[in-house]
Amino acid sequence: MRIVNVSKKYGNTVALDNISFDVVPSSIIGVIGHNGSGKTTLLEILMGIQKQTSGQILNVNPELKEFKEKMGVILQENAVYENITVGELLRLFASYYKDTYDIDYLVDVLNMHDFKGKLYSKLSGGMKQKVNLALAFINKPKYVFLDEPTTGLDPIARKNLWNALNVLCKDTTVFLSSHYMEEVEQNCQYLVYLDDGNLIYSGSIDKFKNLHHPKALSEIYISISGGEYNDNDRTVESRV
Ligand SMILES: Nc1ncnc2c1ncn2[C@@H]1O[C@H](COP(=O)(O)OP(=O)(O)OP(=O)(O)O)[C@@H](O)[C@H]1O
Repeated sequence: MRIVNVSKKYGNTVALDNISFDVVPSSIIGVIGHNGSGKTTLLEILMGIQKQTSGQILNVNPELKEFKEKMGVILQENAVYENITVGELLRLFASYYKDTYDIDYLVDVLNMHDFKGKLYSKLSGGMKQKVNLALAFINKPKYVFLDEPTTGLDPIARKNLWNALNVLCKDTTVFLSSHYMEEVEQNCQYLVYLDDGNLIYSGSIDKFKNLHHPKALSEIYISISGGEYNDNDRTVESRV
C-alpha cells in the first residue's frame, strides 16, 4: 500500500495535509499524535469509509471491493450489539466471509472461554475489546485497522490484548492508533506520527529513536508534541 499526497479537509479544517508514505506489508504500524492530529481520519481513509479530498491510496483503490473482503476493523466507539452472545456474534460475522478463522481458535487465542456464552452488551470494556479484536481478525484479513483498541483498559487487559494481537497478526498489516507510547514502542515496528494533520515522521521506530538520541518514545513524544520541538528535526522516511 502506498499513500501519496493525501489531504483531507472538513470545511475549513485541514485534518490531513499532503501525507505520503509507503507501507511495509505484515508489519504493525503505530499511528500517533495529539488529540485532533488526524489519526482517525487517516485510518478511515485507508479503510475506505472516508474519501480523501485529494491524493491517492495506491494498490488498494482499484480493487476496493476485494480489499474490503480482506480488511478487519475496530472503531474507536464500540458498536453496540444488544441481546446477542459472544458466540453468536462470532458466528454471525464468520457467516459474512468465505474464508475465516475457526471460532474455537479465536476463543483460545483471546482466552474468551469464560464469557463466550454471555451477552455482548453485558461484558466489561476489556472483554468487549477482546471480542472486537476477534471480529476484526475473523476473516484472516490482510489489513487491520484498530483505532485506540486499548483505551480505557487496565494494564493487564492491555497486555493480554497485545499478546493476542501479536499472535494473530502474522500475515496481516496492522494500523493501530494509540496514545500509549510504551505500547507502541514495545509492539509496533513502524511509526506514523501526525501533528495537526502534518506528517512529522514515518518509518521504523528504532530509527526514530536513534534520531532522537535513543530516548524512550514517550519522552520524544512529549518533547515534540509538548512544544519543545525544532522544526529542522522533521524527518519523513520514504517507507513506513
Ligand atoms: N466529521 C468531521 N467533521 C468536521 N471536522 C472533523 C470531523 N472529523 C474530524 N474532524 C476534525 O479533523 C481533525 C482531525 O480529527 P481526527 O478525529 O482525525 O483526530 P485524531 O487524531 O483521531 O483525534 P483523537 O486522538 O482525539 O481521536 C480535528 O480537527 C477534528 O476536529
